[in-house]
Amino acid sequence: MSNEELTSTIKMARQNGIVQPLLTDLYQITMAYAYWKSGKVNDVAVFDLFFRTNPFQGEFTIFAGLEECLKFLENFHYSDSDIGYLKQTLPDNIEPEFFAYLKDLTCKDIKLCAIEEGSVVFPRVPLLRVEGPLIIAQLLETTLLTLVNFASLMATNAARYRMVAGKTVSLLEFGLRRAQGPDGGLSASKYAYIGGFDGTSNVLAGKMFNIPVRGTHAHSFVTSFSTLDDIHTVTLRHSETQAPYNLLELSTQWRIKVSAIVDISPEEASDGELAALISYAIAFPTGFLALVDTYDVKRSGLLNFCAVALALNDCGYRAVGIRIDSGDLAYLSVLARESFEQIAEAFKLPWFSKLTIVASNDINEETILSLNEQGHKIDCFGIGTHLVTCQRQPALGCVYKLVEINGQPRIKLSQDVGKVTIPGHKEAYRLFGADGHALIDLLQRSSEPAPEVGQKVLCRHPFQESKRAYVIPSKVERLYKECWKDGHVCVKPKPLLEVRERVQSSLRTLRQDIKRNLNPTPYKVAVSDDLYCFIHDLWLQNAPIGELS
Ligand SMILES: Nc1ncnc2c1ncn2[C@@H]1O[C@H](COP(=O)(O)OP(=O)(O)OP(=O)(O)O)[C@@H](O)[C@H]1O
Ligand SMILES: O=P(O)(O)OC[C@H]1O[C@H](OP(=O)(O)OP(=O)(O)O)[C@H](O)[C@@H]1O
Ligand SMILES: O=C(O)c1cccnc1
Ligand SMILES: [Mg+2]
Repeated sequence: MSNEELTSTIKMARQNGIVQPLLTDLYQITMAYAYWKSGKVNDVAVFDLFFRTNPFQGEFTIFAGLEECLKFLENFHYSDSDIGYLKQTLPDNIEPEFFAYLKDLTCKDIKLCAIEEGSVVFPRVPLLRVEGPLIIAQLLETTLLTLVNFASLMATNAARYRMVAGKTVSLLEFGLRRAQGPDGGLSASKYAYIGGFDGTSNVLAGKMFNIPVRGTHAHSFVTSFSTLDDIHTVTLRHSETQAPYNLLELSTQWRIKVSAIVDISPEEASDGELAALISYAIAFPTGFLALVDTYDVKRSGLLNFCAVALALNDCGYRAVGIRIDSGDLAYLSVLARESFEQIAEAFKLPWFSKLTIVASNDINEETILSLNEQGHKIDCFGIGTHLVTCQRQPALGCVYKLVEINGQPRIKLSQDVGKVTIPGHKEAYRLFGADGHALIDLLQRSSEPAPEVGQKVLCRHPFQESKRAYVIPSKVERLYKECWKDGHVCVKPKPLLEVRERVQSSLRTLRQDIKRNLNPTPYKVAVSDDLYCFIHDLWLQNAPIGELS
């Protein structure tokens, strides 16, 4: 397929309605006017979007949000009402021709190159390189940052939860009620899925992004029943014969039999809870997953659940499992698994030992690590607050810096060496070792030839002269792909599932010590010798010489 054919067939999904040109900081628009007024309309700029430190005291970040950036470029256009609002809001001296200029602005002259969404990325390596008319490229800053920062932070957070939970445990995102508002909640669900969660409780996210929606029920469903008389209907038809069964009678009989096996008195168990679970099972006989901690997991919830699950089995249905939302989750999950195993053995129902145990309640990375050490029996974590609010680190610090104007490099100096920008139009390469692991990311000037497999390359720390190494790569990956050019998206948008798979395959290229939770090893980011000299020459040219007196 030719490039034109490809671009004409690329259809982006609908854009989030609040992402629009006025979703920006006022200073972008005031600068646009000042650039315009000072004759910079034809100036051409290069901006890099990058972060300086990995989040969560980790040594890697997952890049996400690119597809939304492309939708933003595609739809960039000031409406009449936007222009009307700006006329009212900006000072009276703004010349009317500027508004006419804004009205016609689009991103057709912008070129955007980016690292593939879902890749592991590192400090200082630009995630996006934006080239084109200075004024337009400047106007994109805040919106691109807001689209990349939270998306990447969330995807990274989710990927970290996936790493500590392991591959076999399922992870559900339950955070909408605690998220930073409706849009924060939707983005959190989307990027948690990309980062490695299996599903969300957020129904709109399920509909919009095709993410599996999952859920159990709340304590209110249990507490709304207080006695067995609260059950409205007790009849359930057998899944195959369609014969009617009285689930209440069956469950009360089973509760007595189960209590003998797990050594808990049936009198201690709550009848209101039993009524709730029977009612829930009648409503969802094929998806019976019950919350068991409303009163007491050991003395009431487990017993009631097992009774109803066995009654359901009489009707030809297999229960799904339980959710525990308070107390010692390791201890209670072990207790629940033991009870399931005893019942499986006693009633010759092997599947009963495999019932799903979901745990929730303020879970974070540390809790999961601690539960792992304790030997829990949890199959699924439902995680809300800590995941979606990124409580451990609530922001990723991506910045957007001018690195070249009209072919001339620009550098931003700082007392803090880590904040000095790397000037010029650059390419980025990932160099891999013989064992398939990523060794180093290398930034070069775009005019330099790409590193080659088997050829020795000198990789230098961008600011510390003595830190350098020769690398002979076994594989070289060019990190930037052209994603937007001549007014068109030029990469095919990937289904979320593919981006989610990309996260895992990209993480597999990282050595374990870079990914570990405690004191991980930093991944190396280097510059070529040529770029090193270029940075330092420009630094000297721009740093004023002080005078001591
Ligand atoms: N075995 C465990 N090891 C480490 N942390 C745990 C373990 N079990 C539970 N936790 C965590 O400990 C915290 C317990 O929360 P909290 O003190 O509010 O108790 P609770 O069980 O929710 O009490 P309540 O019954 O009042 O709801 C939660 O963050 C939970 O994820
Ligand atoms: O704890 P999180 O990680 O945020 O996960 C979501 C929480 O939301 C639900 O109840 P909610 O917290 O609203 O009420 P509860 O604490 O009384 O169960 C659920 O039972 C979890 O506890
Ligand atoms: O479905 C659940 O169990 C759920 C959903 C949201 C928040 N807490 C729990
Ligand atoms: Mg809670």
